[in-house]
Amino acid sequence: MSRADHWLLPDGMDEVLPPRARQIENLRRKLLDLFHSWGYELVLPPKVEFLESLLTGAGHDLELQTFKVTDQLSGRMMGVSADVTPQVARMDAHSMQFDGVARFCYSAEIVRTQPDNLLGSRSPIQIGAELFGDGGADSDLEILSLMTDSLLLAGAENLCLDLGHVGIYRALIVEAGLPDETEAALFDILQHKRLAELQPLLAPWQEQQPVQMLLRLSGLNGGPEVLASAREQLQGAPAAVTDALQELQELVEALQQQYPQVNLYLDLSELRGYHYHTGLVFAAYVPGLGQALAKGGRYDDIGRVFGRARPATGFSTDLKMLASLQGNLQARTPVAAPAAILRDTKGRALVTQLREAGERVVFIPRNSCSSAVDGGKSIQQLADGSWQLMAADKI
Ligand SMILES: N[C@@H](Cc1c[nH]c[nH+]1)C(=O)O
Repeated sequence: MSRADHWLLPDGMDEVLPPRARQIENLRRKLLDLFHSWGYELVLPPKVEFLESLLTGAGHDLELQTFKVTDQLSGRMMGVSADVTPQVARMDAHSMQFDGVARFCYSAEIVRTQPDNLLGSRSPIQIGAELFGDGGADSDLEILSLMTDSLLLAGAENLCLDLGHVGIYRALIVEAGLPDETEAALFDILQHKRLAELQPLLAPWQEQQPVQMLLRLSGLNGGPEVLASAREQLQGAPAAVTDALQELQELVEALQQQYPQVNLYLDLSELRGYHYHTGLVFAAYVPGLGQALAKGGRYDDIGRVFGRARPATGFSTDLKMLASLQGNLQARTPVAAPAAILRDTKGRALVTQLREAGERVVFIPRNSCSSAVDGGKSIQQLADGSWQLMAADKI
């Protein structure tokens, strides 16, 4: 074993050092306070669960992303959480059993077998909010607004929201009645945007109207004007498609009014995420980041397997990535105090008073070579035994 083997961390499993760790923690507190002020209740999901409860209803992608271990106690397979959203859905459906609208938020370290994309981490801190019990556009707008406020609070600039609607694709797929393998291949192609493969795959069915519409979907992306061309190009589609386009139109208008500084982009072939999304899907981007800053969408009925099908919508983001958008934290330079001050009642009182006023006071051990923190103030003991706070230039 070489020396490096002792300190090498697995790819994408990163440790966070000062001052970044503090910055992340500050942001976590701010965001959880924001969620609280919107009425979202904090939940703490377990890090590890039995695979069945972790993955039920969540789809194949999430299963691939999940680290698996055997439980020594029960002999059953457990998975380490790779996405908190289905865990919160289980809490809503099974543990809380609350009727009416329920709002939950969380911040939890998760791990993934593979990063989401080339630049992604395998150990993000997922922070987010989920709303259960309402299937309407009002709740989608609430979640989109909360996400946007969160990102703006974190300092995101030149934000772009990318909106899609899985309901359009799903309705056309039902109508088209393609064989299962073709349907799976189509989902994969659209999800990974390998659009050149689309035409050859669907060629045998291209006379059918729903298949023609599926082919047109990949071209329906761009600014909000895309919705008008979609209405034209998808004329005669099932009602679910028209409803989805109408919801998108309403959301676009509401967002334009609320956030004139945010760019909106529509992509009607967007099939984000882990297969559990059923309606509106969205992601937020900032220039230069190369990956989505936050993601979310509607995922109705995921709780059915836990005994209660409920409408659901939510978003999540990676706290580490979000904090990396901020400049370096300017930490307050600590005040240096001789460690002997801890043995003196008046001295201790002074330290407490300073800390309560927001100062950071560090003790300098007797034999330490440094007597002050660079550029900071210090506490010194005068000849009469009293303690005094000295400005940096007096040291
Ligand atoms: N958990 C989803 C995003 C989401 C939250 N709520 C609904 N969708 C993801 O990581 O892609």
